[in-house]
Amino acid sequence: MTALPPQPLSPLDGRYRQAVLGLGDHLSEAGLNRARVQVEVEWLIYLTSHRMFGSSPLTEAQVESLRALAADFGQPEIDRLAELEATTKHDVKAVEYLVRERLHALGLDSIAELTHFAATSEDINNLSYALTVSAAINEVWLPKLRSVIGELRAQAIEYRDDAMLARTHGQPATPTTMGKELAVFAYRLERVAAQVDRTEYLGKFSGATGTFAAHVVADPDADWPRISREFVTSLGLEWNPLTTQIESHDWQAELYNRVSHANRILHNLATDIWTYISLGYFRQTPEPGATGSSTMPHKVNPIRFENAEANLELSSAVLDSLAATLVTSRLQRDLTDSTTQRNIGVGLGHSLLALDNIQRGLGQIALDRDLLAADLDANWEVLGEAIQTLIRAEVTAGRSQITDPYALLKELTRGKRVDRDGLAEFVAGLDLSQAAKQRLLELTPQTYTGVASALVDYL
Ligand SMILES: O=C(O)C[C@H](Nc1ncnc2c1ncn2[C@@H]1O[C@H](COP(=O)(O)O)[C@@H](O)[C@H]1O)C(=O)O
Repeated sequence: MTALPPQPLSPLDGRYRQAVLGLGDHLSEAGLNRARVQVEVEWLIYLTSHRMFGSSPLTEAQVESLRALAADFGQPEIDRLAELEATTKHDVKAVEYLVRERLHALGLDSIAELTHFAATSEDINNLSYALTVSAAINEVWLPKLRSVIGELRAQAIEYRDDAMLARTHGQPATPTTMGKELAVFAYRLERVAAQVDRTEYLGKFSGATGTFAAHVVADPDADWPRISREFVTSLGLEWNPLTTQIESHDWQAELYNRVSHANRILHNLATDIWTYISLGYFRQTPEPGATGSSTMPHKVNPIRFENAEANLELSSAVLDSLAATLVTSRLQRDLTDSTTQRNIGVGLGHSLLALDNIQRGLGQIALDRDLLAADLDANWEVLGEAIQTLIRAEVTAGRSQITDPYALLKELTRGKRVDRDGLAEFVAGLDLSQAAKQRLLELTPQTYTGVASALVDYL
């Protein structure tokens, strides 16, 4: 057999590529290198604009040309970095050389030694990751989560009054409405989205062991912590003053834990919708031309929700691992984070793919109201709770002498099918006021939903 042409190993770069393209722009190796170039260039601009070490501010045209190295970063720069790294065997050093080449092309060799000045690679890396992860979350992942929440909210409102038999432990239980059940998921997801929104993207910029030692030797009079804070915050990040060589990655652990938490809520949603589909509560609208089963022509399978379930598990496995391991770096630094952080896009990518499938799946289901109604009508025994609770209230108010209403209803309903007539006959024979009896006789499984519909308004 002849070898295939080079193939992507991850399905995220293969069959699912389209769904995760937006993340690749930030969390690929090229996205990281573009951000590294941006940070190196901005540091140069900062140093020269503050006339550090006798340098002069660059002209506007020079600043623009330097910034263009990041803004127009593309295939030629990707290829050149690969060549440089093949020699340096150090990815950040390769970026420094690329910037120096641009300085040379601009006739700015006089400031070449300010490239990567007093910086350790992690000074560049941590700021680059904070920039790229923040862009990936705020421009790609969160908007996708919010559009799924938007769809859930729309369906919660559409189905707010549609009574449905609940199933605690999988067994018939006090009815709810489909809208309220979807609203629960929208509410949970919105909370986590708000937490993700509040993520602090921290950056450090303090040299090889976080002490500004090289900086102080170069200029003992400069207020280096202040300069560091000013530079980090100028990039739109929050400043971390106290670190070893590396930014401690606590913000990353917090973020990935939150995304993983969102994944698990989405997983709960996917498996619940799958179950409602299997109960027939939701009908799936078949896609024209699509095949359900390769052998059973009648089938429409809930593949969107199953795909989401699997991708959410993969995403959380990666993100949990990142959150657990990134917070440890031996002594002043080990390089494990360099390797693991290359997989942030993998973790977020599987989650984004799952969101895409959930969104598409939600667009392909419709509530079967007749089936919901029939199911409720076949389970009148769920009113047992209503009857015993009203009796307790009546006994307490001195309007009934019934002893142990719970046992009474248990006797009537536990493990048994009770129909409308059976319950009506039972209620008629109870020691209850006429008003209480009337309230119970008017109750049906359809109407025994409390304020479920109104709860949707809390969304
Ligand atoms: O500023 C420095 O470089 C200081 C240096 N620490 C390092 N900090 C950051 N990157 C470093 C470091 N060391 C190596 N490398 C380069 O990291 C790359 C690791 O490759 P991979 O495992 O694929 O992620 C790969 O390109 C490595 O060459 C130290 O000695 O403390």
